[in-house]
Amino acid sequence: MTMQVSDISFAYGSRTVLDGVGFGLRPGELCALFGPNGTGKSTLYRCILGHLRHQGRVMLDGTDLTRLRPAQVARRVSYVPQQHSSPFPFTVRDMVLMGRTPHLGGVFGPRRSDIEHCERVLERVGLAGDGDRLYHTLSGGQRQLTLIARALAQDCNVLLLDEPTASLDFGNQMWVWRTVQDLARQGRTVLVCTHDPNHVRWFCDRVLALGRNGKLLAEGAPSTVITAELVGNLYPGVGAVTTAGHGAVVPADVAGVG
Ligand SMILES: Nc1ncnc2c1ncn2[C@@H]1O[C@H](COP(=O)(O)OP(=O)(O)OP(=O)(O)O)[C@@H](O)[C@H]1O
Repeated sequence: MTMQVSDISFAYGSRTVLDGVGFGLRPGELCALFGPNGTGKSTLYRCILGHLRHQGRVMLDGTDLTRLRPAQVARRVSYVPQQHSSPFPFTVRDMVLMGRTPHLGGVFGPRRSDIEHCERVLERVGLAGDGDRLYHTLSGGQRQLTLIARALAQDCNVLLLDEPTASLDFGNQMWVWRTVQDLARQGRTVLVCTHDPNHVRWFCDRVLALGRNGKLLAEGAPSTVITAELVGNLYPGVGAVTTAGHGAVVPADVAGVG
């Protein structure tokens, strides 16, 4: 499924956050959204999903997203938010089963196949033994894994993930990146927001770099976009960085070249 985002602009009151952002996403591609804190990455996701009224258009396989009902969008696009707190005492299993909601017909509850699907997903994210626990009692990383499990259970062609590895340990970070890579290889369309330039370079096919002015600064292959120059411009406080050695972004003094 292709997604074409055209000329998105958005302001909170008089404060412009996004200014004419446009890009396309292709099936089979793992694309990163990269940029400093507060540049509007989460806002962009919320605009794409239609949660915020914005200027510009979002087309999904040629159909304007605003023409689709929420349930139709939810059958096509899964979203992993950066943060989520549940006002109700849902169990982990309930949370993951919510991912199946757009696929259920009428007033019927989850089928046996939906429940089995969710159990497999819980096992996949390493929460097989935690299904009966209350979501709000989980650790930050476990909550993040639950939201990822919900998106996997939703089983959509387009995945939008907002900093899905932010609270995860190293092993789970690598697992999430490998999983989203696999989903892209299976033909899904995946946009992942991350703050880690190395993860962009190691795992992604393409990157969109969002600047502090709410415009896209650069777009393309990670090795050509995530350069020492771009990282230095975005994060001047870091000082010089180098991308020498294993394609990693390293502070120049740590690498012994500064
Ligand atoms: N509901 C809101 N009302 C007013 N301003 C908001 C609101 N939500 C976000 N903002 C502001 O909009 C700007 C962009 O926020 P957003 O959360 O989209 O940034 P981000 O790039 O996702 O940041 P981070 O990397 O820190 O998660 C920030 O300055 C933020 O303070």
